[in-house]
Amino acid sequence: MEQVNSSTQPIINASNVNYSLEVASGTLHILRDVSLRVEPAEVVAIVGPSGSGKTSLLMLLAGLEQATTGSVIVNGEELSGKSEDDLAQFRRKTLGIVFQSFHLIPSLNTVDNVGLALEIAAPELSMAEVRQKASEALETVGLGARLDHRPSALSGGEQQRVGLARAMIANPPLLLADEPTGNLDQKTGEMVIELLFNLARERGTSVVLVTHDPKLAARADRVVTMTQGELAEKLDKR
Ligand SMILES: Nc1ncnc2c1ncn2[C@@H]1O[C@H](COP(=O)(O)OP(=O)(O)OP(=O)(O)O)[C@@H](O)[C@H]1O
Repeated sequence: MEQVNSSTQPIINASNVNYSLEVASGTLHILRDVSLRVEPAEVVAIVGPSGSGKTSLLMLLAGLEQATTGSVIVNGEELSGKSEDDLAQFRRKTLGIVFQSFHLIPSLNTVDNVGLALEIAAPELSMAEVRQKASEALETVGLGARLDHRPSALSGGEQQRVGLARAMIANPPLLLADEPTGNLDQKTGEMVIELLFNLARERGTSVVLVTHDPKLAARADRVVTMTQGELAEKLDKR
């Protein structure tokens, strides 16, 4: 977890991306000619109205959906046209993802929720090593006293800190976060954001986050706005 991403190529280079879906009433154009470049260690916030396509863009960057046309290069890999197996492998080594609704496994305690992500990313590790590293990751997010708790026994803020430990445990070069504070009260949200930024800055992790929270967006290096499927630079603070 100590290693810092030292590559100089952009972590994300999406060019002229269109994403559309065929629905009963015709073609739904969700993203139109979207281009986005993100440098290593850069934090970019995507803001914009509900339904404008923010989550869809995140899904394309995660290789969970495929662009209809255009190129999506993440960590030097072109995602368009990759097989499901190759995409799964890409996700394991490149990405951490934090969701609004945490997506923890209810039957597993916190150590195993975090450990599972590491087990998948680094199958060569023994179970003892996985549990040790998961415990350390939970200590890093202030949950060293909650190792044996199941998600239902944790507050929302604690669950999101488990989500963060899980997303970061394999030290991915890129963290994607979809409304990471959307289900939290303001104070708890601020604490989670502080942690997310500290972890990312410490490790040189690039972050792309979708948010409705202006305070959170203001902390990013760069803010881009999605409007009806089109992306525009809002404010360049670099
Ligand atoms: N699988 C799908 N089938 C039909 N429509 C879809 C699908 N996925 C996305 N859409 C539509 O595409 C548009 C963009 O959705 P998306 O979730 O990316 O927006 P968003 O900006 O993230 O919205 P929010 O801020 O409300 O989460 C919306 O109109 C949505 O209804």
